[in-house]
Amino acid sequence: MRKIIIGIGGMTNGGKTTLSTNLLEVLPNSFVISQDIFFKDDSMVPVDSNGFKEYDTLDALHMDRMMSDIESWQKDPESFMSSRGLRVTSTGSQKPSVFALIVEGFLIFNHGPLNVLFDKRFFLEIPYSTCKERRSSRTYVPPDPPGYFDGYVWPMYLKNRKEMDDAVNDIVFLDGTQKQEELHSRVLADMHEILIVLQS
Ligand SMILES: Nc1ncnc2c1ncn2[C@@H]1O[C@H](COP(=O)(O)OP(=O)(O)O)[C@@H](O)[C@H]1O
Ligand SMILES: NC(=O)c1ccc[n+]([C@@H]2O[C@H](COP(=O)(O)O)[C@@H](O)[C@H]2O)c1
Repeated sequence: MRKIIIGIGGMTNGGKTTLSTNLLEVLPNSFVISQDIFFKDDSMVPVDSNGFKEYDTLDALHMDRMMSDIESWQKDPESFMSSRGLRVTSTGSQKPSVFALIVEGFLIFNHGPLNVLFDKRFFLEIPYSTCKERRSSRTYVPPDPPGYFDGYVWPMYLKNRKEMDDAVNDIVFLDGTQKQEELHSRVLADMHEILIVLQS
C-alpha cells in the first residue's frame, strides 16, 4: 500500500479549499485535512498593539491536534477513513494500492514538523488586489474588523511568506487567478508523476 501526502498551501483566499475539494472528487481513497478547522477559540487568541486579533500565526492554531490527525491517517488510512464514515474503494477483491491525503491551509509549510511530511508542495498565489477583494466578500468567525486586511492580514502574509521562502525550497507555485480547471489539471498531472515514482 502506498500513501501520498500533498500540501496545498497558499495565501488567504488563494483558492486552497476550492482546489482541494475538486481534487478530492476525482482521487479515489483521498481525504482532505484543512488547517482552518484547528483555529483556537477566540478567547485564546491575543490582540496586537493595534488592537487586531492575532489570527495569522501558528500560535493561533491547535497544530498539535492537526498533527495528531495526520499521524492517525499515516498509521492506517483505511480505518481513518472508515471511522469518518467514508468507504474505501477497491478494484475487484484487491485492496486499494494508493491512499492520498490532501492537507490544505495558509501556514502548512511554516510548521516544520508538518512540512517534512509532504511528498509534494503547492502554493496558490494571487495579487494583493485580488486577495483583498476576495477576502472582503468572505465572513469569518469572528468577522474581519475594519482595517484588518491592510493593518494585519497583509503584513502577516509578507512575514509568513518570507519565513516560508527562507526555510522551504521545494514548492510549486500556482497562479490562483487561473481557471479552476487549469489548476486542477496541473496538480493532477504532477501527482500522477509522483504516483508513478512511488509505484515503481
Ligand atoms: N481559480 C479561481 N478563480 C476565481 N475565483 C476562485 C478560484 N478559486 C477560488 N476562487 C474563489 O475565491 C474565494 C476563496 O476561495 P477558497 O477556495 O475558499 O480560498 P482559500 O481556501 O484559499 O481561503 C471563493 O470565493 C472562491 O469561489
Ligand atoms: N476561526 C477561523 O476560522 C478564523 C477566525 C478569524 C480569522 N480567520 C482567518 O483565516 C485566515 C486563513 O484561512 P483562509 O486561508 O481560508 O483564508 C487567516 O488569514 C485568518 O485571519 C479565521
